Amino acid sequence: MPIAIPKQTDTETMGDERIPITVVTGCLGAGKTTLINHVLDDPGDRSVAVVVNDVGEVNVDTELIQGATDDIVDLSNGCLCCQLQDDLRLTLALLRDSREFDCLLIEASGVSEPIPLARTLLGMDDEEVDPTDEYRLDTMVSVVDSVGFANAFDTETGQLRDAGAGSQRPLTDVLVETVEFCDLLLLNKCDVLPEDSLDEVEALVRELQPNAELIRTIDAAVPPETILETDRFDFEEARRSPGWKHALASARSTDHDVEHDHGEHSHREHDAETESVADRIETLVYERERPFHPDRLNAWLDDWDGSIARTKGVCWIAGWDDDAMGLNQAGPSVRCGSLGEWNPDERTTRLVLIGTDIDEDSVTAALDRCLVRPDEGDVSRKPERGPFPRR
Ligand SMILES: Nc1nc2c(ncn2[C@@H]2O[C@H](COP(=O)(O)OP(=O)(O)OP(=O)(O)O)[C@@H](O)[C@H]2O)c(=O)[nH]1
Repeated sequence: MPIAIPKQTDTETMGDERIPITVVTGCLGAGKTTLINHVLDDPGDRSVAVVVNDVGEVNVDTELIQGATDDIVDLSNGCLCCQLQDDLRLTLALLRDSREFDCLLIEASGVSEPIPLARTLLGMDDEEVDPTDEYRLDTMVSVVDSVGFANAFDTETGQLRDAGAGSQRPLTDVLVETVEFCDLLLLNKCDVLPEDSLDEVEALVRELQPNAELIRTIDAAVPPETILETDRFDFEEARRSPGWKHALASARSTDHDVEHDHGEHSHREHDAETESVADRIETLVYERERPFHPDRLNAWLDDWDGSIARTKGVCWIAGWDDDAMGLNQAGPSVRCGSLGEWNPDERTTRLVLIGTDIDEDSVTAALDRCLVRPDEGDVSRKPERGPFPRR
């Protein structure tokens, strides 16, 4: 593992003297290495150390980070969010013990999930080596390949296609997660798409992630202070920021435009800011206090409605009555499994569906047909070989 010797500089800073970490996430080919190269090219008066992660045996990105092959730590052959957590903790400790530098940049592999990685960096794994003794997580940057996003997100059908056939996890999952969990979004490769396509991509990205600052870039060219020492990151804020959480919170607090339907309600949200550029992208909140029939829900999940790009939420499913069943869909990847036991007062299905031209009535009716009917008797016995969990 080649470890670099970054330039020696004065590390005295005001207040918190721990080293700020900037994590760069994004799908394969989004422009993460390009961003890091750009920043290393002219980092101002900071010295920057870099950890680069690649899932393959050979870390191509280490080679590609220009003129800095001696200034980076190479963590290859595994993913920082799962197999290499221990290596990452130890690498950070070793780096800090042996070198002087002002900032640390971590390039996550194109398949790394951001939340487990952030948890490791925040010392939330309860391991002996705690990165927060010496480091603080400063910025989570998500580089979005606007061309790849436009290709993955079929604007005709509104569906996110799986760009990663054959991979362990569909890449659309990672694509959506890196957009949802970040505090800065670089919408990159803006030189390739026409303005109207960029507007569509930006509108969907905004629907998934309404909080983070969004900057359109070409060659990920941003001044170093945009991603280094920004003091932006807040774990709880980042966890709250996905668009589906906003929609859910808003549906709970808004009464005046809720449509009532047999004593229950569904609610469609319009975001005034995005409406002008992409008024076809919509968010539907579905809430019911009756359980789903497991087979009908499963059949509906198998035959996913093409207009829905993203769904997140919790379901009450007959037979799994004690379990709050989390539903997580991104494009063709549909997972559903227990999140733990229900709080008895809160056993209600709550789903947020985001997509293009969603036909609210037909989606709501289709979901309603999956509910247990009053004449069906007791279906609350968990079948021995039921359809859940779906992975
Ligand atoms: N046209 C165009 N190409 C870009 C832009 N940014 C990066 N590229 C190119 O896209 C390709 C992938 O860029 P990288 O920076 O290697 O992407 P990455 O996210 O590090 O890729 P992985 O390490 O494979 O995940 C390279 O050929 C870059 O030159 C851009 O804004 N416009």
